[in-house]
Amino acid sequence: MKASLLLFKALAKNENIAVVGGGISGLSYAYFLTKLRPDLTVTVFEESNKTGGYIYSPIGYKKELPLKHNLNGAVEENFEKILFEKGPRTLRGKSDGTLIILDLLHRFKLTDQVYAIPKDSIANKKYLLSNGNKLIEVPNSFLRNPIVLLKFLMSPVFQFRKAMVNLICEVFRRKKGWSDSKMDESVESFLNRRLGKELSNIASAVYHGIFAGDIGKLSIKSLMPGMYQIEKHGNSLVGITLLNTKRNLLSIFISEQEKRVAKQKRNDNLLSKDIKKYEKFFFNKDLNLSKLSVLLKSIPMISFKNGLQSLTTALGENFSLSNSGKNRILTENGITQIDISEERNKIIVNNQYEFDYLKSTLNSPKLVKILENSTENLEKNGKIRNLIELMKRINYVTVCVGNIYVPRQDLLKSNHGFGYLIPKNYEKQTNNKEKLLGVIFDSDIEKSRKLLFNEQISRKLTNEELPNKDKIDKSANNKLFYTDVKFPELELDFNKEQLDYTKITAIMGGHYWSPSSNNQDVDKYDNEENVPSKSIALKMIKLAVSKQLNIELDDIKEKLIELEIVKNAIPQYEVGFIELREEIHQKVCEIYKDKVKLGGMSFSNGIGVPDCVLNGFTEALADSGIEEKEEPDK
Ligand SMILES: C=Cc1c2[nH]c(c1C)Cc1[nH]c(c(CCC(=O)O)c1C)Cc1[nH]c(c(C)c1CCC(=O)O)Cc1[nH]c(c(C)c1C=C)C2
Repeated sequence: MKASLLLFKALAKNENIAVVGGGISGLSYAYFLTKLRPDLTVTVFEESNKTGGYIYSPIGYKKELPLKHNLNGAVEENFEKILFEKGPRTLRGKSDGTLIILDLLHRFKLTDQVYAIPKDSIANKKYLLSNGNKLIEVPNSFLRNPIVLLKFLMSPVFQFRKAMVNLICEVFRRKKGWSDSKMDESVESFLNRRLGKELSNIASAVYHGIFAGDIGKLSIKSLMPGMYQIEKHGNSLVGITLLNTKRNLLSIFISEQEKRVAKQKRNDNLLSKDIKKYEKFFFNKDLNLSKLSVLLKSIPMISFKNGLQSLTTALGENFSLSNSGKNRILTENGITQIDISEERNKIIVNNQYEFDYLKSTLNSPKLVKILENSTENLEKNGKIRNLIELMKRINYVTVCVGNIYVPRQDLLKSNHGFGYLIPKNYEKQTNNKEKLLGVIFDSDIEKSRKLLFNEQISRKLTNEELPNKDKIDKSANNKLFYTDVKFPELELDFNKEQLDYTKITAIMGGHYWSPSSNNQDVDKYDNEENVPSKSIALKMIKLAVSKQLNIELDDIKEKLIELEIVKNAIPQYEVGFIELREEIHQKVCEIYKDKVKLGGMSFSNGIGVPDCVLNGFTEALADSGIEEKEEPDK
C-alpha cells in the first residue's frame, strides 16, 4: 500500500469563507485553513475593537518616573508599566496544543517571547486554602517530596482517616457499571459515591481553577473520560491505580539498559495522531517536534514575556499577511444575522455579505441573539426555535478578575508559589461570603521564568548540524538532551530592588454567581443577574485577599488594582453536555445544509488555550478536505 495525498471536495476551490469570532479559536482555525488551502478567501468577523477574545494582556501604568532621554535626545516613556493578564496566562507544557503553539511561535520568529517555568521553581508549588485561611501545599509528585505529601495527608483538607477508610472501601463497594452510553453523573456525586466527600472537596477546588464551575453540576463523562470508562466497566478506581503503581514498582527490577531502551521506544512513539498529521500537513523543517515533546514533559508551564496576547496578535497578523491581502480581519464588525439562500446556495451574513461556508466560534448566548434575528425563511420550519432552546440549555459562568500590583513589597511572605485554589467547603459557616475561587501569584510566576528557546535548547530542538565532538556519539547526545536541559538565568532588564514587587490575580464569582445558585448575599447585588457591580466586587476582592493572605490592602498606598467582570466567560460542561452538543451540531447542519459549523470553547472539545489551537488545526484540516488516503500499489 502506498500513501498519497488526495484533495477531495469539502470546501470547493476558491470558495469564500467567514469565520465568526476573533478569539484564539477563530484565529487558529482561520490561520490553519488559509495555510492548508491558499485558494480560499477567509474573512474573520470580530465584534470588539481588538482580537484575542478572552486572552487579553494589557499594560497598566503605575506612576510617573523621573524623565530620561534616549540616545537621540528624545524623552523616554516615563511611566512604570505593568503587564496585567485578564484571562488565561500560562500553558501547560505537556499537551498537543502547546506543541503546536510553540512550533507556530518558532515560525513567527517569536522565540524570545517564550518562557519556561521549570519543575524545580517556586512557581510550581500549588496550594489549597483551608479553613482558618491556612495554605496547604499540594504535592506535585507522590514520591519525590515525601514531607509535602505527609503534611498534605495530615492536613484538614485531606482528612486522612476518613479519606483512607473511603479509599479502602472503594475496592469492595458495588459499582454501578453503566451499560447505556448516555449515562452521565455529576463529578461530585460520582466522587462522593466512589471516593468520599473529602476527595471530592479537593476536586471541587481543581475545577474552580479550570471551569470556575461547580462539580455538583459538571459532567464526569466530559471532564474525566478515563473515570467514566472505569465506571462503565464496573471496575475499581483504587484497584486500577494500585495495578499501575505495582507496574511502576516492579520496574525497579529492570536493568538500566532495558529502561533506557523502553524510554527511547516510548519517546519515538510519543507523537499523537493529531501531531503526526500536523507534522505531515504543516511541517516546519526547522523544529523537531518529537524532541520538543520530550522536553515539554519536563516543563510544567509555559509563560510569555509580553503576555499570552502576543500569541493571538501573531496569529492574526500572520493570517492577514498571507494570501496577498485576500484574507482580512474585520474588527468592530459584529454579526447580527446568519441566513441561507437556497437558490443561490450561499450563506448571507448581516443581509450584506455572501459566503460559501461559515464557521462560528461564538458562545451560545451570542449565537442565540443572532438566531433570534433570523429571517422568516429560517423561521418557517420551526427548527430554529428548537435550536435556540437547545442552545439556551448550555450554561455559562461569569467571573470577576482582579489584578493587584504592589511595588517594592513582598506581600506573600512565606507562601510563595503558583497560587491557591479554594475548595467548595471552605468557610462553610460563612458561606465563602466573597465568593473567591482562587488567587494566582503572578509575581512568583514571573520571577521563576527562564527563556525556553535558549541557545543550548534551540540547537538540540532544531535539525541543525551537531558540532563535531557531539557527532562522535549521537546516542550520547540524545541522552544528554533528555536529562541535561539547563535553563540559564534570564538577563533582567530591571534592577534587583524592583524584583520585590508583588503581583496577584484574584478570581471571584463563577458558579457562585449563577442565577440558580443559592446566593445568600443576593440583596447586595444590584442587578437581576446575581452579579455584583464593579464597585461592590472591588470591595469584596480586597476584603477576601486581605483576610486570606493576612495583609491590609487598604493600608498600602502604592498599589494598582484593576477589575474586569467577564460575562459568560466559561461554558460549563454539565451533566448531559456531550449529547446536548451533538444534538446542536446536527440541528445546525440540518438548518444550514452543512454550510455552517460551530466550534470554539462551547462546541469543540475542551476549553483550554492549547485545546482551542489544536481544535483549530484539526477542524481546519477536516474542512480543507485534504486527507490521507491509502492507495493500492500499482
Ligand atoms: C480567569 C479565570 C479562569 C479560570 N479558569 C480558566 C480561566 C481563564 C480557564 C482554565 N484555567 C486552567 C485551565 C486548564 C488548562 C489546560 O488544561 O489547558 C483552563 C481551561 C488552569 C489554570 N487555572 C489557573 C491558571 C493560571 C491556569 C493555567 C491556565 C491559565 O493561565 O488560565 C488559575 C485559576 N483559574 C481560575 C481560577 C479561579 C484560578 C485560581 C487560581 C478560573
